[in-house]
Amino acid sequence: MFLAGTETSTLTIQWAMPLLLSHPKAMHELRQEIDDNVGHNRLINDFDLSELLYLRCVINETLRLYPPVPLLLPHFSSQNSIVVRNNVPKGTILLVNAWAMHRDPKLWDEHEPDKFNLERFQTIQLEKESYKFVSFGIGRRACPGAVPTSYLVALKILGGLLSCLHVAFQPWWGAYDAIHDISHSLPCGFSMVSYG
Ligand code: HEM
Repeated sequence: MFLAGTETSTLTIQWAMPLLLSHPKAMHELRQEIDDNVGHNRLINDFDLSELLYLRCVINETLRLYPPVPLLLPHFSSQNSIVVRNNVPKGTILLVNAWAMHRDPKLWDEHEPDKFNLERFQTIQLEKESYKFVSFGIGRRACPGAVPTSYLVALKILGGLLSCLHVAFQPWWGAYDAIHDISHSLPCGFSMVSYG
């Protein structure tokens, strides 16, 4: 429970930060949203989260591109089943490739499913399209931390981090732009290096 809750949330934030650094427009919008809703004199708290819709899109798009559990957990069929017109005999170990589903051009943007695009989650109707966004699994064995714990943990830590940086380093926001200048040409995974 401890590992399931901490490692996953940490990984999400570790991917979200370099993605934001490589997408300064998104970083700017997010800062603006936090400025507008939280201001500069306090940290984000639980009550702010329902207002921070852009932050939610950032987390969802990060989880889509980099699901912390890319093959979910192995599932074992206790009886003969049919999954999407496929026969799954009793005793089969089934792995779900969330990584591939999240980047499937048929499910997402036909041309650029690998692109960090926050508009996807601004328009998506998750209650109808939840089958294609499976970072927490689906069904009886889905992540019990998904709603609300882990989701809010990830939201809160990222929001808190940004807000904290904002309060403490207000005069230094220019550093973000400098970091972006250094890192924008590097693949996403590497941009963290120049930040550290
Ligand atoms: C970003 C955060 C998290 C992500 C992406 C995540 C993802 C997942 C995934 C994919 C599974 C397997 C689901 C399946 O195979 O169908 C899972 C299971 C599980 N998760 Fe999470 N998780 C997160 C946070 C948490 C938190 C905060 C907790 C607890 C406080 C937690 C506790 C568990 C437990 C106990 C299971 C096993 C459930 C079972 O087998 O019935 N997770 N999680």
